[in-house]
Amino acid sequence: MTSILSEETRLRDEIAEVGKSLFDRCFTFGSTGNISARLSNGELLMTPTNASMGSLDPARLSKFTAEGVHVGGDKPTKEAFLHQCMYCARGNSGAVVHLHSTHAVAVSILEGLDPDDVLPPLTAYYVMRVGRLPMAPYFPPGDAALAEAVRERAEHSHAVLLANHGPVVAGKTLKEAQYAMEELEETAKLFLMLRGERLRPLTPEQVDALRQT
Ligand SMILES: O=C(O)[C@@H](O)C(=O)COP(=O)(O)O
Ligand SMILES: [Zn+2]
Repeated sequence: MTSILSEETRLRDEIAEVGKSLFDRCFTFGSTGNISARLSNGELLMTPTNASMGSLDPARLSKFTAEGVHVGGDKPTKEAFLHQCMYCARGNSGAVVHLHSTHAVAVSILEGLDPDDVLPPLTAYYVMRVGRLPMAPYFPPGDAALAEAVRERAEHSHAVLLANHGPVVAGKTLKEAQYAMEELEETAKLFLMLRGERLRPLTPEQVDALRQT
């Protein structure tokens, strides 16, 4: 009991800290984005709806039972079901982050990209942190159909881009999800900077070698 309580306190503080760090560095704006983390007993902590990532109150985070019932804190993010679908598809995940990071959102609006993997393997670090980035078709924020479309894709990738919206990433820990999200955003920025240039992305052999490490 004591250790679950201290785990919860630590995770509450970490969600607020990561939210502030992402917000302060302009990875998301206004009250966009949401973060969740899973306790070892299966309970979930989530950011409330309409909350700014820059000023989260650890004590007011929404809390869900392992069965998905909202039992405490403020009214949860409208993407609660999307977060639950990510945990469902990726059993070993401990955290999920969704942001409206500008360059990833820009990529989510481009026509003609491969919806099974929208960004090329530009660098080794991208391959190691993100890997593949499938795109889910557009549905309004909070729509159950959006969560379902993400769940299908999350079975094969821990990062998914929501069309005309933004990225969602799961990680074993919140730090892992945060770092993958930051790498995704920086790679989206590089991709946009390099559009129109002749590219030399990693070869399939180079990508395979990184996936085996
Ligand atoms: O884009 C949206 O409206 C949501 O996906 C979002 O980012 C913020 O919604 P809340 O977490 O309900 O504030
Ligand atoms: Zn959103």
